Amino acid sequence: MIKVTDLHKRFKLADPKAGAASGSKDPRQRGRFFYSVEGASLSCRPGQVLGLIGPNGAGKTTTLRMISGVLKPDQGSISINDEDLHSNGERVRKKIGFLSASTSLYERFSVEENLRYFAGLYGLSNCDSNDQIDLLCQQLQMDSYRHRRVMDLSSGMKQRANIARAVVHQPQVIILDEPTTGLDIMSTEIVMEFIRQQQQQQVPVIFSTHHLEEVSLLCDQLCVIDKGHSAFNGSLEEYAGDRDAVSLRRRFMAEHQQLLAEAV
Ligand SMILES: Nc1ncnc2c1ncn2[C@@H]1O[C@H](COP(=O)(O)OP(=O)(O)OP(=O)(O)O)[C@@H](O)[C@H]1O
Repeated sequence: MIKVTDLHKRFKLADPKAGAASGSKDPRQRGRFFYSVEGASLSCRPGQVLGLIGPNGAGKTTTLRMISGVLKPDQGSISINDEDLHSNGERVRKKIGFLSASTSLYERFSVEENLRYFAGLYGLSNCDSNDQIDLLCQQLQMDSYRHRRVMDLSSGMKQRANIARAVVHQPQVIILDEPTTGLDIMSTEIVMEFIRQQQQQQVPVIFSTHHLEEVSLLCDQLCVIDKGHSAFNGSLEEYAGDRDAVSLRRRFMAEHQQLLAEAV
């Protein structure tokens, strides 16, 4: 179970005048700080998949980085299976599998060598590593290229290997920041099927995306982040009356008309 309550995070701006001079209207820029997240809350239980959506710059990545323990919140609390992330630091962080845009692999190593290396860092025995790597190669359909060097792979193949790296230590919860960005239809389907398998294993999964079709096909729960706070938490049906992508898009667009107006 992932429980996140009222997260806040601000960043000190290198040049506070730059935003004002460019006519930036974001009310989150105040004085010398940018208040990136101001009140994000959500929860995700075993067997649930939660989709995190919101406009560009809303604060999704910042929120996910805090939940995964990469970034310390200024305020708020995060618990993983009833253990507070910040009072129990390293031990709780090991329960989390986190994929971000900066998750990377050693380019000169093969996929399997990378996974073995990261499994070792987490203290998995050789036997557990072998089993886990075999399982991940099968689930993410990487058997045909597990012995190839990462530098020779396509971006879709690399992304599947990045996901495997993020979960090689058998985490109790999984957090994926835009796992399907840039992937083709087949790779997207493989990643979506992987998420479904985690759900069946009762592993809570949170993932951010800009693709409402993925939310409609995969998620039970939805969190909409808007200008740094969670504007909606609940089921897809509560959000849009139905769980199909067209209904989700209609509600989302209705609530973000202003952004469209500003962009014109
Ligand atoms: N280190 C930082 N210093 C200053 N501002 C930051 C920093 N990190 C993030 N921000 C700002 O916080 C806001 C939220 O960023 P974040 O990356 O969390 O958004 P996002 O919802 O993931 O966006 P996208 O959908 O474009 O990936 C943005 O306006 C961003 O410029």
